[in-house]
Amino acid sequence: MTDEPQGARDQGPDHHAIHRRGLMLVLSSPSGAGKSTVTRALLAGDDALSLSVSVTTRPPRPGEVDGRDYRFIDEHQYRALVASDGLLEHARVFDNYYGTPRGPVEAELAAGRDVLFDIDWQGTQQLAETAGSDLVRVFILPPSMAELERRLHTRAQDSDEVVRHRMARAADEMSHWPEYDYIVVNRVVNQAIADVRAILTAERLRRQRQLGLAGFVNAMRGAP
Ligand SMILES: Nc1ncnc2c1ncn2[C@@H]1O[C@H](COP(=O)(O)OP(=O)(O)OP(=O)(O)O)[C@@H](O)[C@H]1O
Ligand SMILES: Nc1nc2c(ncn2[C@@H]2O[C@H](COP(=O)(O)O)[C@@H](O)[C@H]2O)c(=O)[nH]1
Repeated sequence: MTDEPQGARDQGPDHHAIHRRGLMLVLSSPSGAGKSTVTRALLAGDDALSLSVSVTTRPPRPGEVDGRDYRFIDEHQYRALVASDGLLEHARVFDNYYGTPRGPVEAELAAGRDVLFDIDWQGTQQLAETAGSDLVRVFILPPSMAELERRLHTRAQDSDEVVRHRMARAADEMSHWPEYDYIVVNRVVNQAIADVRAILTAERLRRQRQLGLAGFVNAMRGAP
């Protein structure tokens, strides 16, 4: 046992430095508010951020690619993953099952890389039980319910029945916003992207500063 702060010690020339464990950035919203749009923009300009690719039993939408957007699996495979503790969190959302594969996320975080999750409030609650201060939760709200419905229709990837079902669930999902650390209203998409990017930058700096301080304290203790 040591009393060192979390993180691996650098064995190089500056051996008092402590590497930061990656943070977990969660984006949640009612369906159609813009999580995937914001996610794509954040990932495009940020090499230190990677996406947690979920598994789902939902059939692929036109244009979705297995392994990039989701890993598309059947219910039997999903149950096997749950039984083997292969998922960090999992939930039933809109009549389908979704989950976050454990292995890739743990590897990325241990390497000091940040991981982005596009998951619902149920999954976020489960991550919060174990992630502690690694977790940063952002809830994205649409400017209005009418605009949310318009976006679901103009995305043109779900049937009218699916859109109706998702709209019927939207108010209940939005009632979970107080469980999040930040709220972003996605009115103008570039502004929403800039807002989430600013949150990520601030949270990274905060962690870096804490570790800089911890490294400094180690050095002052006179470690050789
Ligand atoms: N600020 C915005 N203004 C207008 N349209 C937008 C805006 N943000 C996103 N959209 C559009 O709204 C639709 C839904 O966005 P997106 O697919 O990103 O939502 P989502 O929250 O990821 O949905 P789901 O939870 O169903 O995956 C898309 O067609 C997207 O281009
Ligand atoms: N708890 C989890 N929720 C997830 C996961 N992956 C996606 N989702 C959420 O499901 C809905 C619907 O997504 P869609 O792609 O079918 O439109 C949306 O709220 C996602 O955020 C997951 O691994 N766990």
